[in-house]
Amino acid sequence: MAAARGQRGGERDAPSAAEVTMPIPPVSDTPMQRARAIPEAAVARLAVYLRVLSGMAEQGTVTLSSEELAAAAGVNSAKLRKDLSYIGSYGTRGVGYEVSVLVDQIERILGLTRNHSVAVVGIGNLGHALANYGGFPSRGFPVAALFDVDPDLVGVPVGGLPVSHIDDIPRICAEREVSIGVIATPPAAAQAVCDRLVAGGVASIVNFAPVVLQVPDHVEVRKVDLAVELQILSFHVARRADSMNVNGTAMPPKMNGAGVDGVVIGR
Ligand SMILES: NC(=O)c1ccc[n+]([C@@H]2O[C@H](COP(=O)([O-])OP(=O)(O)OC[C@H]3O[C@@H](n4cnc5c(N)ncnc54)[C@H](O)[C@@H]3O)[C@@H](O)[C@H]2O)c1
Repeated sequence: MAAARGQRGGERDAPSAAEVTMPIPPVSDTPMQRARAIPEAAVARLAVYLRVLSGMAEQGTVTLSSEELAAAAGVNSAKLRKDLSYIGSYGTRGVGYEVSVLVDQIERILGLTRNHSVAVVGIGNLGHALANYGGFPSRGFPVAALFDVDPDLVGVPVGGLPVSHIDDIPRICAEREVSIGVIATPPAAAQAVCDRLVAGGVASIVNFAPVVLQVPDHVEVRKVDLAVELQILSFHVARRADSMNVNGTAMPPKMNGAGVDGVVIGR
């Protein structure tokens, strides 16, 4: 069991909340000081910009304008410029942003200059999909361990990695320096799994199980709930239909792929 359970604001939902306005730090601040002042929703968009920029860098793009990057990321360019100002990146008039410089800056702010090993617990439908997904290692998140309680699964390789028993979570996570734990178990098992991960030194947890986890202060939990995203989409569809009924005209279309706060969903 986790010794000191605080809730540190409990779990943080994946991007959806309104942005908290924080002061834009002066350019002289360190990346760490800057990172503390960035609103949660902007952090999520920075990750989206990074994915877009990395793709562009692979295709040989050297510079690009804020409008081009904004369009590719599915946000408006004013929001993009504001987001990039949080990391002290203002671009050059007439030139735009240098792709490689921007990639470096965002990676530093997001703490991606080193790999973060991931453990997935609960290798059912979701756990199998996560373990087999090749996109994590290439973005700095190698999957280093898989755990389940089912004796039929223990020892079986999934995505090239054998599944270990949950009793070994603390030892294996410590040995393999796992820093992120992904919980994909039924809800009733999630808290005990979380406690084991914390005992193994894991301080960042992504929780797919529909349950609120209690964790010590130093542990960060992100809750992922696709149903919530679907409900948000449903809200927008209903609001658009409402507006059409009232005005007899459609609201202007939202940019493809942009969620409530401009965060791209499902890409
Ligand atoms: N957040 C989302 O958007 C989302 C989407 C799909 C599923 N889920 C949730 O993810 C979880 C997994 O869903 P699924 O469809 O993969 O379920 P599943 O039943 O296919 O798999 C669950 C796995 O957890 C294992 N397990 C059970 N108790 C365990 C324990 N104590 N320790 C370790 N492993 C244990 C089972 O053996 C099984 O392999 C559920 O809680 C589900 O509600 C969330």
